[in-house]
Amino acid sequence: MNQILEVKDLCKTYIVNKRQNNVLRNVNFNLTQGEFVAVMGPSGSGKSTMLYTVSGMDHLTAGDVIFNGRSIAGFSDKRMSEIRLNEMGFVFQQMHMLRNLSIYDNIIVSAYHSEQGKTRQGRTKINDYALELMRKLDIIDIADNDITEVSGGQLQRACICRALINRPKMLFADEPTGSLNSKASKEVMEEMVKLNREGTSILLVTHDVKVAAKTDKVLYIMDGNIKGEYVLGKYLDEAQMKERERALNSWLLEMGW
Ligand SMILES: Nc1ncnc2c1ncn2[C@@H]1O[C@H](COP(=O)(O)OP(=O)(O)OP(=O)(O)O)[C@@H](O)[C@H]1O
Repeated sequence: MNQILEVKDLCKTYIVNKRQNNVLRNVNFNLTQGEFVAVMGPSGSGKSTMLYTVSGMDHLTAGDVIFNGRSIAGFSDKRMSEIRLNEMGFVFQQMHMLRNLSIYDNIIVSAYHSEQGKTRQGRTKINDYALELMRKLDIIDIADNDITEVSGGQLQRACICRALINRPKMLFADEPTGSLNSKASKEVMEEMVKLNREGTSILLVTHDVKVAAKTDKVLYIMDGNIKGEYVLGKYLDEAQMKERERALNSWLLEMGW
């Protein structure tokens, strides 16, 4: 099977005030192309650090990360930012939208800096794709709105459009529903499930069992190490949710959640 992400003996140590904090200790896992994987675990266990390290936003201390067939461990910051721009998409709890731009402009701005954005023809394609994504995620009506003129759910769906504008091979999401109410959270998750069904691989950090229950597999991280994984299989429809949540909850309890 094709692995989009291979994480091998990944270690990450922060040194703060001369004190060493071994946040990730020999983390190993693979993510197969098209897989949707959630990362759960107690606060401070290293979930976000893992997401940032495997996506090259932060440097690893030891081990290796193979993304889309090549080791990114030794890549320069410049090479890594090109890979992030062209092959990875990011959705965060803090949405980091630019205040002086409309929703539409926020979605296209990074793509204008990509390879495709260098030509006029490329920029036309980006504009068309932004509209297509906005239609798909049902935010086309707010394209020209200011970011302060939309709901939290709409803003997060705009962030997903922004993350997808460069047609990434993989999406990294850190608590994408963390600041949303339950209705908006459900809408955002439905979009993520759809994207995954269309082939996007996703690695998502969450505290929310309802969110994790829609993914294929949950990794449980504790003290910087993966303590276990729970395979849920593909989420098909709402009718499965109660059973998936129940099963996941009882596994999480066993893990010490
Ligand atoms: N940039 C940094 N510099 C120094 N220490 C850091 C840095 N980022 C994270 N840490 C430390 O790494 C540890 C793990 O933090 P991390 O944010 O990865 O945990 P988490 O599991 O995502 O937590 P939460 O669920 O609360 O978001 C914590 O002890 C934190 O203080």
